[in-house]
Amino acid sequence: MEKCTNLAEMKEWCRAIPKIELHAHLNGCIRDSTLLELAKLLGEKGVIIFADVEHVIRKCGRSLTECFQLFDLFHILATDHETISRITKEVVEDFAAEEVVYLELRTTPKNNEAKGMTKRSYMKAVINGLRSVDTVDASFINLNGKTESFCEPMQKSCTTCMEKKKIYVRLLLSIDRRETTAAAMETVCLALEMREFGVVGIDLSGNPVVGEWDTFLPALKYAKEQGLPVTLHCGEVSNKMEIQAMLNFSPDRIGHACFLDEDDWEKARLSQIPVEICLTSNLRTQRLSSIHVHHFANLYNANHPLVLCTDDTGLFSTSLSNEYYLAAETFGLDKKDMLQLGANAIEFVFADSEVKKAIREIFRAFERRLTDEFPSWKS
Ligand SMILES: CNc1ncnc2c1ncn2[C@@H]1O[C@H](COP(=O)(O)O)[C@@H](O)[C@H]1O
Ligand SMILES: [Zn+2]
Repeated sequence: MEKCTNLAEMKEWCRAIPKIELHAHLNGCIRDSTLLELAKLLGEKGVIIFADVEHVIRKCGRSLTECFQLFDLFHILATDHETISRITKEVVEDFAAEEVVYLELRTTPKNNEAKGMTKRSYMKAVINGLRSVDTVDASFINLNGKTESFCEPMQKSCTTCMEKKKIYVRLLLSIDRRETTAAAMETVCLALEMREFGVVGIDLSGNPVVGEWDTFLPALKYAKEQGLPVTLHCGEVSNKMEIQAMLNFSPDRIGHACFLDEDDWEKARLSQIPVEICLTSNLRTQRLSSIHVHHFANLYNANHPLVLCTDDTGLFSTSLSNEYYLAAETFGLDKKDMLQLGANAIEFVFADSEVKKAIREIFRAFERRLTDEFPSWKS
């Protein structure tokens, strides 16, 4: 009985503490309700057969291959600019609702001639989505290159902004592993161009069994030369040569890292590369036999830099609070550990030092409030 209470308390704690999300794919985080609504509309227009799609969207537990088939479907459902703006707005609001105070949202800019879409216009639609967020107070950088800041918190007269949840949002542009060197380079150039609009880095993602490292290397090198941080999906499947090449590249962060051998870990340890841990994603895509053998435990015990992330909240029906709870419950971490784990992630964000300072203050304010209300909460 006591354990139940403790678990319920821990669940509530994981929801309530401020959190940082560094690995979330826009199209993997679409709400199921939005996907079904979009599918219904396309069904009515005869573009798809709704009954077939409904079954795919509602399915639980997918293999990695099925996930990538589903992404192709998501991209059919969410192709026009308006839909991209809508899902961006919803995803930001969903993260803010569960106390995510800094979100690095990644997405793959897409060309789609039939929809009159270029990578640049796709990104403009994402920015428009950020601009349209109104149920929470989102801070990003707007199209004029000015920082879109929160309402002045001391403005006591403005009660709505005092009550709204606040979230910093920054963007990573993803290179899809199906892309050519030229397409990858186009994405890096776009990211550099859009730095003033909140783009803070580059990600390499997509089906891990597709594409060759050498194809993306020139673009990733260029990003690095230009001072644009890079995070790589690394070792999501077993591929020794690629994992070694990726670690030799010295990325600023890596995601997943499920199939690193001891010598790879040694290298990652030496360079202290932060690891984006996606527990549910790894479990659902059968990257490991059980959560109890997840490399989180070893990394955590060795004090290796790591951050808990969701990967795809929609696809895997999860949330960042849920990922925190899963880690706490599985690896026996307490409230203080979880808050500290969240705060550690501040050092791995790609945003500038001003933003880091602001997030540090959010964590400090949370601790101060707690200490005032429950002086013994840490013991
Ligand atoms: C499950 N693990 C994963 N491994 C690798 N890539 C993944 C992924 N989950 C998502 N993506 C990448 O993100 C895209 C969807 O968001 P965007 O269209 O970019 O917003 C997918 O098409 C894939 O390229
Ligand atoms: Zn991912």
